[in-house]
Amino acid sequence: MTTPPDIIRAAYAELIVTDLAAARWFYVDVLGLVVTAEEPEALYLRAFEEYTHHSLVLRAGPTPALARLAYRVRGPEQLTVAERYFAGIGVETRRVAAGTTRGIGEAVRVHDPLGFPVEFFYETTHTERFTQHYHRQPGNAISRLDHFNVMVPDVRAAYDYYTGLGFGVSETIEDSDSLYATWLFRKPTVHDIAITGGDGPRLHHIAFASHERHQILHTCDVLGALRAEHHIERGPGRHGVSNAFYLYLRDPDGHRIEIYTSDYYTGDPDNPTVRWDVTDNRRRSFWGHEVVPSWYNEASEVLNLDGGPVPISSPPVHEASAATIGADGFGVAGTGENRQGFKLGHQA
Ligand SMILES: O=S(=O)(O)c1ccc(O)c(O)c1
Ligand SMILES: [Fe+2]
Repeated sequence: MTTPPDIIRAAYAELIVTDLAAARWFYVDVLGLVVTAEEPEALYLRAFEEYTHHSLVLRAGPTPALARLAYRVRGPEQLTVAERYFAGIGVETRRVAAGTTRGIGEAVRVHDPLGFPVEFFYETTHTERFTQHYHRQPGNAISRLDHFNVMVPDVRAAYDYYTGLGFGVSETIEDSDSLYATWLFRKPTVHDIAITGGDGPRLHHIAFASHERHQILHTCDVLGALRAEHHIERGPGRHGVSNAFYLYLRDPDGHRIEIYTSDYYTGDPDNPTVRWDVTDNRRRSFWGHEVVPSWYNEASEVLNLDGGPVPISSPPVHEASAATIGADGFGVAGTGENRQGFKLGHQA
């Protein structure tokens, strides 16, 4: 196998939204993201600390979906490395010209082994960084894109694929015979990509980081004040995995967005992997809060490189896991005719 591309970090995502005006209200008016560029059918958004052209593209389309996850690589020479690597593992690989996505230079797009549309790029139009433009920043200011979370039927296969790309493993949820979830990084934080077990390939969420917990709490107050509290799905709370303070929102199309702060540094070569037992109820919510079932079973469909839908498959339901890990995504409480939906954190 050839050398993988030198990936720096998760850099942007492109989401298909069915109502661009409603999406603009959510991501710009409510969440405060900065509009770098606006077209009749697309919005290019960034967070306050970012100087690359965008970290989120919203594109009008008939069905909500993930059009692309994009990683930035360390230099233009990495595009050829990426091309060779992905052609070598036998997945569809395309080089696209600069400007195929506004603000992004020449890039390599692949339909990765997990079924996701992924782009690798280096060149990007620089924009003004608003880190200290406090006069522009709302009380719930978002600093930067932090990570992607994808839902796949085979967590171990995703683990092997991403470690093969040189990602470090910061945390896992496991027991003696299964890996239920894992968090992997290239930048020196807890993750650029997280893997959730379930029907997939689907996008579980895109996460942005804020500097302070109070900024996340302010988003909750803003949504309450706007009678838009139904956009809050899970949290605010403290994760066990990553130690981050979190809030999960659903945008007008149902795409899940996480706002996240206070994870930790992982940049030393001997950074130890934190392994959570799947029966530890603090793993997902450190305070033991129940995880709402929608968080485990709802996610966004993904598109292939031609914009068509990617078929979804389900993970095997291990009867043994059905008894112990219903709250972790693909088991269910009870077995056979006694299936009772997802076991929540407080259930034995
Ligand atoms: O809910 S988990 O503690 O597993 C978790 C940890 C970090 C994340 O970014 C996340 O989305 C979910
Ligand atoms: Fe997350």
